[in-house]
Amino acid sequence: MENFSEWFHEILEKAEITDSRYPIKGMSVWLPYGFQIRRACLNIYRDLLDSEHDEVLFPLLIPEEELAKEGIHVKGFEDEVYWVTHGGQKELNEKLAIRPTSETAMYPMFSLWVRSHIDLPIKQYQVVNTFRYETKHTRPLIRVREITTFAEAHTVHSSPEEAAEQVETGIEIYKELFDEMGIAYLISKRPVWDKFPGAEYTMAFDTIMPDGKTLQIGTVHNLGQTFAKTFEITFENKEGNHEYAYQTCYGISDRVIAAAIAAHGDEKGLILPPRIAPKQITIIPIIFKDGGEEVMAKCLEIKKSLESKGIRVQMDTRDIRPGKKFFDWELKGTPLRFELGPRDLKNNVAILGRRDTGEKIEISLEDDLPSKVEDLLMEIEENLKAKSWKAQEDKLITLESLDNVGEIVDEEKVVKFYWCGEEECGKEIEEETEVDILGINEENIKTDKICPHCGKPAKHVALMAKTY
Ligand SMILES: Nc1ncnc2c1ncn2[C@@H]1O[C@H](COS(=O)(=O)NC(=O)[C@@H](N)CS)[C@@H](O)[C@H]1O
Ligand SMILES: [Mg+2]
Ligand SMILES: [Zn+2]
Repeated sequence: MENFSEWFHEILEKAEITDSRYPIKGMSVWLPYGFQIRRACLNIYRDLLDSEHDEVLFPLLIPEEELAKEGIHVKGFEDEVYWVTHGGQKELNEKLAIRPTSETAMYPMFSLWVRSHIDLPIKQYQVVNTFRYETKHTRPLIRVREITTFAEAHTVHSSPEEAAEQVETGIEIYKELFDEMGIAYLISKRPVWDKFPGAEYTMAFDTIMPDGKTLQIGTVHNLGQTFAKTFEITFENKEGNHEYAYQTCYGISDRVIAAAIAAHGDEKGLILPPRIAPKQITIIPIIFKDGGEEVMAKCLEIKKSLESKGIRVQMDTRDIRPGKKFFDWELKGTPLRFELGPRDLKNNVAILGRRDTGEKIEISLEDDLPSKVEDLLMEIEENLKAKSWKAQEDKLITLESLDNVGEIVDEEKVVKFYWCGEEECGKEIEEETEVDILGINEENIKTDKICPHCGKPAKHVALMAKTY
């Protein structure tokens, strides 16, 4: 784990998550095992969104004139958009953008759909691939050119209060998502110079990766009326007047899977939180020459009893040494392992092994195994989450002065400091320290402290870190 980047690339290959040998930079193949993890993550996401959003699907291609309508937005993406210029042999008379995100695909349609306040609110999401011609160093799952798992939600409201409330809902949804994946996070309001192009403000979730660099794993944007004015999304309000609508959007990507892999992995490989593990327990029959049939029969019986409780079970019956089986499933991060040999059967016991602590627990075959397994899976989920939050706490340091913030972040720390919040001051701080201000973590606090850079009264607690 000394070299996180090396570990990360190796684990994607060895645990058969993705294959980045696809012949286009920044694009990889989801392999079967990785695809199952992705699917489990998306199941959690959809369950959270479906309670008050509708899932939809918009086209991939966006007419240039739509993309170009919102000046700030198109400026923010002009270096990242992929274009389609031909249909077969023919040159298209209008270039088509491949969506880098879907505001300019969706909002012309919202304009058609929204007439009156009774058409509001709209709360929709889609899980699609988006494309961004990233010029910085690409990394699988972390900074890709095809964002294969781009889950974007877009909402339309009849008041600024309701839009602001929806931003809070988006934040709560992401908290719940990251909690279920056991990922610790920091929430901050991005500085004005780093917000989403076209947004009024951006709330961001960052997680501290094992190398001390932060990764933005989710963002929630209050779009105000900017896009409504650009795309004519107006509604007749209760008083019969026409108003521009108020909007939000919030998105996550493949990065949440990268964060779960990074937060919980160790030298042996993946450690998957039970909710996203393709298989939650691996049954390993220890077979010698004799007594094999009884052991297999017992293991099958146990597999069925666990499956009947909805536990995702697999049995490794390959004709190889048990040690190799242990190695394989430790690498793939299966949370629990169940071993049963002929002697255990005779003594009516078995061994349960935890992947997160390495602990081996002897159990009686008379025990209620399904509920024992369910309890252990809960313990593992809580343990992984607690470890992730503890690791984050250990990496946070509050500084009164920014004189040596560069060295501190080089020691893989994330810095909290009291800040005035002024744009000019913030830009000077980033310029001089060459360290990014993630944003405001605690807004408008009571303090008599002064800003370490400009000496003005501090108003907020802000974060600084090296970032991906
Ligand atoms: N090149 C990339 N590779 C992987 N994930 C990315 C990449 N670019 C952005 N993301 C992720 O996608 C999330 C949403 O992207 S965004 O630009 O911040 N926001 C939007 O596009 C809004 N339309 C909300 S969906 C980011 O928070 C980040 O976690
Ligand atoms: Mg970007
Ligand atoms: Zn200042």
